[in-house]
Amino acid sequence: MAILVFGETGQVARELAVLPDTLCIGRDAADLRDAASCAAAIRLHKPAAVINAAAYTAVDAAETDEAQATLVNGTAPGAMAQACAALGIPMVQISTDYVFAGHGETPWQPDDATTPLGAYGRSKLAGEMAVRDAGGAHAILRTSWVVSAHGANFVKTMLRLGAERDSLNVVADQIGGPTAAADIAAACHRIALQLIDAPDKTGTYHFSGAPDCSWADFARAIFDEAGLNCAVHDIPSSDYPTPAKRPLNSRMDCGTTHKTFGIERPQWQASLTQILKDLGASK
Ligand SMILES: NC(=O)C1=CN([C@@H]2O[C@H](COP(=O)(O)OP(=O)(O)OC[C@H]3O[C@@H](n4cnc5c(N)ncnc54)[C@H](OP(=O)(O)O)[C@@H]3O)[C@@H](O)[C@H]2O)C=CC1
Ligand SMILES: Cc1cn([C@H]2C[C@H](O)[C@@H](COP(=O)(O)OP(=O)(O)O[C@H]3O[C@@H](C)C(=O)[C@@H](O)[C@H]3O)O2)c(=O)[nH]c1=O
Ligand SMILES: [Mg+2]
Repeated sequence: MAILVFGETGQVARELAVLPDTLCIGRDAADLRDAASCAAAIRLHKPAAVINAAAYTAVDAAETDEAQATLVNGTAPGAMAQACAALGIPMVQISTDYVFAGHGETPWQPDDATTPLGAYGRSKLAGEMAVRDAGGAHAILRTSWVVSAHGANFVKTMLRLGAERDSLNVVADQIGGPTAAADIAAACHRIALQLIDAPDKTGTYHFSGAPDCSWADFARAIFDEAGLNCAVHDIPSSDYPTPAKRPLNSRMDCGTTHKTFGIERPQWQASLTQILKDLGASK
């Protein structure tokens, strides 16, 4: 029996598609703006587990489109979780560091208070609560700063800008863990398989690449690895105004993910090397 994956074109979904026994479905089969169609897809396929890798991920656009973001990130995962609970199968819901307010410097624990700063974070938090409320076996896996060779992400933006410019201003006061989509897909897959046999592992977990760094540090690593001559100037977030406010402290303690599932924090440098190789952008 297969693991049903919501998402086909996304960064994480594309990496799940190459893992064993996954069936990925896109918006033509289940549109997350239509929660009932998501529940129906689960009842149709009767999978062994569900991984939801689809989401409204445009952080700034969500500020003026919160109703849609909430339908996709909140209501749809809730309907999926209810369908899973009714069938007695586990669900893995991917969530985000943006559920945290981001004060202080201490890594967030999974049970720390959540206080999103923006609409995207609020919509993802609504999804977390709806999945928990459905009452079935589940893992909510919060990750951060997702990058891959596919789709839109910070690595691809830096490669583009770094080839065009001699220097770039990048925020240095937001600290978190860059995480490769391939590493997230592997973690979700392992967690889904473990939940099938051990539904008591249900809970909320963290998974991000190590070590924590700033976006500016990450940009420097990308330019170094790609052999691009582009100087990175550290700037505060206040010098890079955006519609949505981002958390400054996105550090997440991933200890319970290791203890419960045997999954360690991946080293982002190694994953970055692989991504640049896949893109043909290594120096
Ligand atoms: N990107 C990041 O930096 C981070 C992401 N996350 C979380 O990780 C998960 C995976 O993110 P990522 O792979 O980066 O996402 P992407 O932005 O790469 O892809 C989003 C996916 O969701 C699909 N989708 C969006 N709206 C709908 C809809 N209405 N109906 C059906 N499908 C829809 C998209 O399909 P289509 O192509 O048809 O639009 C696409 O497949 C998400 O839960 C996200 O919140 C967590 C932390 C950081
Ligand atoms: C392009 C650019 C960005 N930045 C900053 C803006 C921002 O604070 C940071 C990263 O930019 P992004 O557009 O990738 O940020 P963003 O889209 O907010 O990334 C987030 O996406 C959602 C989906 C998540 O869940 C989060 O974990 C996080 O990955 O870099 C600069 O400082 N200089 C630049 O030239
Ligand atoms: Mg983005």
